[in-house]
Amino acid sequence: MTANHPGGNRRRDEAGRERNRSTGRNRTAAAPAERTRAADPARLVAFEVLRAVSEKDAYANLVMPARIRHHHLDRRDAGFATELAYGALRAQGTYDAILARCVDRPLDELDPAILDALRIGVHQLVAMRVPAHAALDQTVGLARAVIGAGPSALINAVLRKVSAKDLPEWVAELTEGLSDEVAIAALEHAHPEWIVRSLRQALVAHGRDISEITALLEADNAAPVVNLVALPGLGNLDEAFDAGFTPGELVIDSALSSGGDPGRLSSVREGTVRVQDVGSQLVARALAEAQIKSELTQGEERWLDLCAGPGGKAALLASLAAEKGAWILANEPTPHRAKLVAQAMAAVPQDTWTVRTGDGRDIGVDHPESFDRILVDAPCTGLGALRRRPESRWRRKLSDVSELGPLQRELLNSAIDALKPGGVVAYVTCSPHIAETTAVVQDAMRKRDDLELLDAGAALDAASLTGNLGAGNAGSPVRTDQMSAQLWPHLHQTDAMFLALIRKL
Ligand SMILES: C[S@@+](CC[C@H](N)C(=O)[O-])C[C@H]1O[C@@H](n2cnc3c(N)ncnc32)[C@H](O)[C@@H]1O
Repeated sequence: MTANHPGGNRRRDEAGRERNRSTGRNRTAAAPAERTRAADPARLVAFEVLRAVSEKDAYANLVMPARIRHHHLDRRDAGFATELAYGALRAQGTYDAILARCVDRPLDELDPAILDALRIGVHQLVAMRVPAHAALDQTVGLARAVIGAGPSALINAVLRKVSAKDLPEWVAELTEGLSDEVAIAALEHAHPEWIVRSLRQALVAHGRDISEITALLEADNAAPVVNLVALPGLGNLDEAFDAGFTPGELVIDSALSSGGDPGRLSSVREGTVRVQDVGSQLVARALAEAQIKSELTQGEERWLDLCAGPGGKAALLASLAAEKGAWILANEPTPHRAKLVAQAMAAVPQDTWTVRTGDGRDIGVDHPESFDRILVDAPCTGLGALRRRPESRWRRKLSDVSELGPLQRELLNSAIDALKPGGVVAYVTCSPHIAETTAVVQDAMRKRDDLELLDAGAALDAASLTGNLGAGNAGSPVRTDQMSAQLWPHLHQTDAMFLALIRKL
């Protein structure tokens, strides 16, 4: 059994940083009361992010930039704070299992602020190159400064116990006696068991080998690469390349970077270049190029993005539509998200798009047989984007899958009603869970006899630069009827986007 480092990024060399910051005294021997009393700003930012996530259900990736700005962190400290917070959040389940062995009471009886401080301490000890004395000293100092002097002895004692073993030793201890592969993988790779089970099912359903689960779980724990898209006909990537981005190899007009702040690029601020996962770019382009039966649809093309907020795919689709002389309606029910959609599309000529603020389930009745190409980027659990949302795996519940099912089905049915004969609907999720993907598509196909599935894998290949993504399902011995496609973080370095293309006869 190999133990991964959940959320850890071992390339950073924090040892030098800690040397620069320390007084040079060996602090391991010092009593907690003599240790650091001030909070290191980078650790304070990480702690504040964990507190916002646990207390206010905040999204770490939205809170982090604001806290970094508030504390005026430089680039290096911002990187440290991000790695610390995101790593501690991603691996929370495994870290809590470790802590449960080191605390003399149930974790839910601890003050939640103390628990968050401990999680930050554990991540430094087992997954970052922070020397144990610095991790202990700084975490106790943080707790003393922001929680109070009382808990520092407890935190010190618990983290000392944690530091007695490295991560592989802890995982070996936690998994000792377990025989269930799912339970073991869940602890080794810091995912809830129900998500490990769902991802295994999804791999098998798409004809992949179940052993890929290890690579998939590891990909979820890696820091994601920033992906950019230059809106066709509007943006170019020269400035991004000058800033160190490299050309994306899977899709045209994309660029990648594992560091750096895309917000510093003027093209990003202007909105002609946008941050967007390559998987999202591929599914949008696959829909734009899908084979509609134009002899049936006739005339200038009308496109619809049924679930458009916050507007990432709408912006790319709108610029593709503008290039083809088509028009697009972007629909989003939540008013503030509908505003974000309009902002996202602002760089695209305004006579080519309209935003509708409304429930997508009404579109089929309001606009029957009206659109040539429709994107249903359905609300989903987001299990395919766990890399980007460090806390989400612990917040999501299995019941979310069944709760979303009826809405996903109603949106797809509404889209099919709104589709012209000869037109194509792309049903997309950023979750590979089969209850949200193939099951929804199968139900829609069963309801009507005027639909056909197009080969979504071939459509993705045609939209890609490689022409051979291997995302298709058509050759799968398990589900030859499906014709759907599934992208994977461990294979394509994209979010796990699902795509089915349905054409109306
Ligand atoms: C997966 S997100 C779409 C992401 C978007 N396509 C993008 O690329 O930026 C799903 C969206 O569906 C919206 N939604 C939720 N209920 C809806 C409904 N009844 N009709 C239409 N959209 C809905 C959510 O507000 C959310 O913005």
